[in-house]
Amino acid sequence: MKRRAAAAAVEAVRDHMVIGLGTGSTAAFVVELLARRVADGLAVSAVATSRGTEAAARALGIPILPLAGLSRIDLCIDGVDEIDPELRAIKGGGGAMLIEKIVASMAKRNIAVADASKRVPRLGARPVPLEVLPAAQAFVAARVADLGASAVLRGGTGAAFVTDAGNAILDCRFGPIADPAALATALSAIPGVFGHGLFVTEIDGLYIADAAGNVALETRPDSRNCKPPARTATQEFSTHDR
Ligand SMILES: O=C[C@H](O)[C@H](O)[C@H](O)COP(=O)(O)O
Repeated sequence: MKRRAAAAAVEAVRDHMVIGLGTGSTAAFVVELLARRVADGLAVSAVATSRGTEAAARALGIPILPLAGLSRIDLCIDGVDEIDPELRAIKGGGGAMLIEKIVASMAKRNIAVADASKRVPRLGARPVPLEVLPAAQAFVAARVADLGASAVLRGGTGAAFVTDAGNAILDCRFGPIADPAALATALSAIPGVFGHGLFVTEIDGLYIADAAGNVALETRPDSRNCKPPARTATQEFSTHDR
């Protein structure tokens, strides 16, 4: 399912685009399938959202640009941990959401790829990850408790998880999130929080695959960058023969 969703998104890539490459097991299929197209002559360059993705992309022959030199790219393709019908998502299961959000925000179009298990009616079944300054972890955890959630340091019982930027992750379990935009604003306002895994407005479109092999494209009508399809906001098509 992840591979089929990734394949549908990679078909949208055109010559001379700069592509944002996400992180995680679904994004790994994007890297693999994009690399095949590059080997077949597609002329693109890419920016990676994590060291792991960068290493995989380089190993497969995708030209990689440094993030620090970019302010605008054409298309970002990335996975999600949860996504609701309004294409709001929780990301960061792999701890990459800070860079992922930067790359998603610089993209003219940001496309999510997911298998059907990622669909939720309401966000919050999974914790929302926060990337925090390690020295601020207790302070941030206390502020998160004020917002009604418990915060757990990722990897805290062993070696703490360290992000690519050298920070810690607090996984914050809010339960069902009634107002993701309000929560995103509150989390961003806590000193010591560099970023969080709530993606409220960043996702323009979603390729979601079901167990039968169908991939549906959904677009957010109020998306910044993605015009809805002419006929309908949801198109069903099969990738069986691709
Ligand atoms: O930090 C990790 C990213 O946000 C991933 O895109 C997300 O966790 C989804 O990963 P996967 O495709 O492995 O389920």
